[in-house]
Amino acid sequence: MESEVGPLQSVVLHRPGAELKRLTPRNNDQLLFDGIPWVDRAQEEHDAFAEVLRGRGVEVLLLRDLLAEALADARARAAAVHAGVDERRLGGDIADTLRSHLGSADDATLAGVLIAGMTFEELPAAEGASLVRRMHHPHDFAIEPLPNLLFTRDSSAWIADRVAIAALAMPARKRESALTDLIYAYHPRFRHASRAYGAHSAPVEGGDVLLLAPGVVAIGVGERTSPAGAESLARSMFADDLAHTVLAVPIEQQRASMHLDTVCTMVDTDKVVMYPAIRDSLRAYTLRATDDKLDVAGPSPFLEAAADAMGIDRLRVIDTGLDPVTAEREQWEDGNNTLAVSPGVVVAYERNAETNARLEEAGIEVLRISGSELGSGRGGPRCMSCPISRAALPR
Ligand SMILES: NC(=O)NCCC[C@H](N)C(=O)O
Repeated sequence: MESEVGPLQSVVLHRPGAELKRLTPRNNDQLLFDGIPWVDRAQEEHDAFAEVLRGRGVEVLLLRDLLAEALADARARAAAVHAGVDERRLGGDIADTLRSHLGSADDATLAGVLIAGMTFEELPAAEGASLVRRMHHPHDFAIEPLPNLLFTRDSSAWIADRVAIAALAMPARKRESALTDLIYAYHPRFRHASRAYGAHSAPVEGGDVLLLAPGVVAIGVGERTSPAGAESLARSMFADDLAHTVLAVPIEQQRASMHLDTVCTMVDTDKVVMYPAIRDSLRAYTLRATDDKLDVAGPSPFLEAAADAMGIDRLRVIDTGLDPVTAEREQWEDGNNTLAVSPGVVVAYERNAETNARLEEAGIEVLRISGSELGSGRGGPRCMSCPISRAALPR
């Protein structure tokens, strides 16, 4: 997969489930949600999203199914149980009991627990006294739930024919990459996929990785992806011949712009939709490999650096011309976080009426989905999708 906009063929989504029912007003901040979603409605919205994609001929793979299928391999099971059971938190006795309980669960049940987590009151019964059980509240998590698995974009990213497993920055999301890692290692469909980068390297999240054109990759550096993460992903892509130019793009370290794709996504081969407030200030360092050595230039204006690397005259920005308050509201609600299904055709949240209208005026087809509940996790259609294959663009 070498672009953001080539006709989308296959994508991994995660239909949200019981893990969202774990969210309470006491834990939602730590679990990176801005509210308490109505789960049934979130599932309906997600089903509609998947249907829009299927309607455009896209193969939709669901992460829960992939995980359960991968767990048929004993090595995947062992890795999943190892990642899920934190002995430092539970103590040796509970950890042993839990490991043997999970080890005997069927694949679908184990996948469910790994995603939805487990509270202390749900732990299997055990003989003997345990201070850990006595002192924890029954609703404390023995295994943390993964409500942000919904945002499949972030825990892995395909670059050309390779998959990069992300090293996620926030504690609430770290275990996600253990699950994607084992899916790609043990699921029959993926186990021969070559890797780019490694989950144990410096933080890089898929929402920061934009495939601007074949061989040209932009990496946002901000709240999630660190400078070291961007540099090591760049080095790994150069070494594997996956990119000739990488643009490292500083973005503000704040929740509203946690990833590059919250402020900018591609809607056509030479067009982006971008939060107007950053249009003139966004800059990029240009990284290239010269004689096997890293060459870093800039920073220079992002749009110029990108057009230069892409070999085009201009990277156009859809002129949303929104007043600053509307622009800020729609950026927060992921108006700039579109998922292209082909050049000039994108999926977007319907609520961002002004941004969508401007996209249409510019000739972009907008496939609207409802995201009133899905959006409470602060992610839009691009965040909720991990494309694994797109048709090549005509050269
Ligand atoms: N690419 C993205 O912007 N993904 C959205 C992730 C939202 C999630 N609640 C998070 O804070 O990580």
